Amino acid sequence: MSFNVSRETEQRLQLYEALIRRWNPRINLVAPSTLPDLRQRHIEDCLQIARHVTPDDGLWVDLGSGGGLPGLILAIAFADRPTRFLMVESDQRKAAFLRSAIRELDLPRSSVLSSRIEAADPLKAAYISARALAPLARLMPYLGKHLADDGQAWLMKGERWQTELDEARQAWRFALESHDSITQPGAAILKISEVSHV
Ligand SMILES: C[S@@+](CC[C@H](N)C(=O)[O-])C[C@H]1O[C@@H](n2cnc3c(N)ncnc32)[C@H](O)[C@@H]1O
Repeated sequence: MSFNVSRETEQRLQLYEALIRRWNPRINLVAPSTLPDLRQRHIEDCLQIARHVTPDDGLWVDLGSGGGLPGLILAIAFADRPTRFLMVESDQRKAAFLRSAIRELDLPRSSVLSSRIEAADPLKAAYISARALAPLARLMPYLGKHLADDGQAWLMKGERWQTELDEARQAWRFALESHDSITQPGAAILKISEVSHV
């Protein structure tokens, strides 16, 4: 399964793959066991978000970006859009990778905030994404703090996503749109908006 992309996007994705393979022995950006299947397991997985949204000129914040998943992949997919991308990553070595990758990939509208999400001032993001960061109930306070009033979050969730939703709904109200993952059976991509406390 692969997403149709332009030649320029494909070139950037291939360079991104090469950068991950070069840095991964020093910093665990992805689990080494997943490296042989990097394209499908991580890149195509993240590209799924681009099937559902075309961002405008707002700020897109990727929380706990790690090796740039999905933030950097989306910054590549939407390099021709006016959207600004901010990867929030507390691990200094991973933040250094992200800065280096942004330079090499020539993504001038992307930047890195190497801080804990909790320590950042409200970011008023039009879009937020997160993958493999925390259960939904722990992500909701981040959305409450950093999402603009009319913003939308795109969260990549594993097989437990329905249980996570039930837990999150005990303390939060929000609008939900769910999309089945094409790359991981049972997983889902959740679009969350209109976030408020119960
Ligand atoms: C399991 S990794 C997932 C990375 C990436 N999103 C992915 O899908 O491969 C979680 C990442 O979030 C970062 N992280 C965890 N808690 C954080 C926090 N409170 N603030 C900022 N970054 C955080 C970690 O350093 C780590 O790189």
